[in-house]
Amino acid sequence: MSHHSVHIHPAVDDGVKRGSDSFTGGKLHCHCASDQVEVTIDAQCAHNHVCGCTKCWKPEGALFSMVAVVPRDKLKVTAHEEKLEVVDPAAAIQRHACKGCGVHMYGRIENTGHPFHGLDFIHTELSYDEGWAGPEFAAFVSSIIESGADPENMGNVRSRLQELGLPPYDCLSPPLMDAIATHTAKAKGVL
Ligand SMILES: N[C@@H](CCC(=O)N[C@@H](CS)C(=O)NCC(=O)O)C(=O)O
Ligand SMILES: [Zn+2]
Ligand SMILES: [Zn+2]
Repeated sequence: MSHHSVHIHPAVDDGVKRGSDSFTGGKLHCHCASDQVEVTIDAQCAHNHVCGCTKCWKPEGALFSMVAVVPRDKLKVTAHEEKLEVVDPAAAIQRHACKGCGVHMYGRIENTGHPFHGLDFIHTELSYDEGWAGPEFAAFVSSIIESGADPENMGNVRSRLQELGLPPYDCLSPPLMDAIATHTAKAKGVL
């Protein structure tokens, strides 16, 4: 298989789109035909990336999820909140999914000691609004194997990610790993 037949995610397979510097937010909608859950976000997103882990919501046929963060006080559920349920209450990220279509509308960290507390995780592909900052790297790449991806094809996947300008990492990107370690060091009092 050549790396051109590797489907990373529909939002990046034809090239990664850059966002707009003047963009200030928009709405997300679930995939239900009626009574859609609507989330309104009053901010541009940050740290957009593709994630290969088994826990992030992926569209049909995609190897990766696409996920970004926004400040939690900038995110409101503005329609059909009654359709949301938390996928895994034990997870650090509480992913609020639509009971009708299964799409994850946002993920929230309730643990105030977590390095990313205060940030909500969102999938900007659920928005019709244009201008969301585009993905910058690929996280948890090896984890796609846990969803059934062929381990023999990982070279093709990583070279396709490189070609798209999404450097592949098997955890988060070095700046985010540094931010997490700095948070932990401060919490322990060694920094
Ligand atoms: N190999 C694991 C990795 C899961 C994982 O650690 N995911 C990262 C990226 S989203 C995380 O921060 N998870 C926290 C959570 O799911 O609450 C899998 O694929 O399930
Ligand atoms: Zn739905
Ligand atoms: Zn993930």
